[in-house]
Amino acid sequence: MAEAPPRLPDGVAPAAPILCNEPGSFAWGVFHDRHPRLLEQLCDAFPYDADQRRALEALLDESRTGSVARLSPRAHDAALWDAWGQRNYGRPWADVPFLWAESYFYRRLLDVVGYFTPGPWKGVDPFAPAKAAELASATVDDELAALDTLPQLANDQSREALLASSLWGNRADLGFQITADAAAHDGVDSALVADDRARFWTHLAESPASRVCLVADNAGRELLPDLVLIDYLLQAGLAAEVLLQLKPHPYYVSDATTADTLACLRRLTAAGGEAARIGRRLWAAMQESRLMLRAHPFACAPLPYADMPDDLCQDYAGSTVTILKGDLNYRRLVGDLHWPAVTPFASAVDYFPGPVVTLRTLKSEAVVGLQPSTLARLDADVETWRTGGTHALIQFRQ
Ligand SMILES: O=P(O)(O)OC[C@H]1O[C@](O)(CO)[C@@H](O)[C@@H]1O
Repeated sequence: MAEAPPRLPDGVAPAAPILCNEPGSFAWGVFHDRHPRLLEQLCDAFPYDADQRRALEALLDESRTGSVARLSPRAHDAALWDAWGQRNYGRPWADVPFLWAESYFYRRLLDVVGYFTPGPWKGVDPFAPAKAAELASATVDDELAALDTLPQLANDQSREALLASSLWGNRADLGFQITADAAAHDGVDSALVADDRARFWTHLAESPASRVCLVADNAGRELLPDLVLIDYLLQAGLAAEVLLQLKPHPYYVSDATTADTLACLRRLTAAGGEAARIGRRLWAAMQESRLMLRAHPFACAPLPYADMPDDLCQDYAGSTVTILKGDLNYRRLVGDLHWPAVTPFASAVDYFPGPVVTLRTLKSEAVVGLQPSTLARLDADVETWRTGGTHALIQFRQ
């Protein structure tokens, strides 16, 4: 399945997949700069034994200079990964698509630390310490306290504030922060490079309230504002029910699992004030099945959404809109290809089975849907606009 030519509408030229074989490229840096630091952080956070540390080192070496080895045939998901990666095993990591390679790196990492193996490390999330520290932080206290101003805002002010929080919450991504320049986060002139929010709100307002699907990205400081947005959609009658899609296991450092979602709900309810009211409403919405969780294996697949299985296709086709959060979901939506950035968004996502809106801060190279003038200005003014997390987009297709 991997590397099947992307399905493109008439008139849209195929673009090549992004690989990680070009020294100095963003994708190359993920394997050569970010992953070594990530593994150092893990070894600081856990007393892994010598075998585990050797295996981590071996994974790093293999992924930087070696060929892609298969999962053990005893792995519970060996058959899935055989299907997802048959063209890639035995090839140099650098020559397989970046989207596939980065995802497989996280799957192999879980193997090395024993996450799936019967034994004492089974089920121990290697990213839990970082996620827990973020959730307990004073920054989160402040962000939750700020919710107390919400009831004083007019409806259109609240909805814009909540959409913006969910969008920019995507910048608080623990994996990205491993190598992101702190200066790139603070005090910069953050900007939207595409902004379809008016069309998104109009679509929601004009659709009979039914199901909205939100495909989550990171836990903690991103998932909290996502949950607040979900509460708003339910309260405002813009959604009768919400399907929240999560990861079935730890992934890309801070991606949200069910356990992370429950931790966020508890954080909200324990905060007092408006945050607690929101948390209690969401708790009740879950009990009444108006907020439903899903953790489909495809959420951690190394593939573009164009290859989604039928049951997910039905989820999206049956929703008023699917809200796709974050950079990786965007890469999967458009196929992580070297698109000309002015390719119309609607053409690139033509295959998607229902209305879709993407809320993403830009942390990697793939992008479509820009106006030529916007692209020219960004290329002239900001060297790292595609990858620095300083820019964001809201793109909608009905
Ligand atoms: O959490 P997000 O927004 O999906 O970001 C994940 C992104 O982080 C990276 O792992 C490194 O920036 C990208 O390769 C990936 O797309």
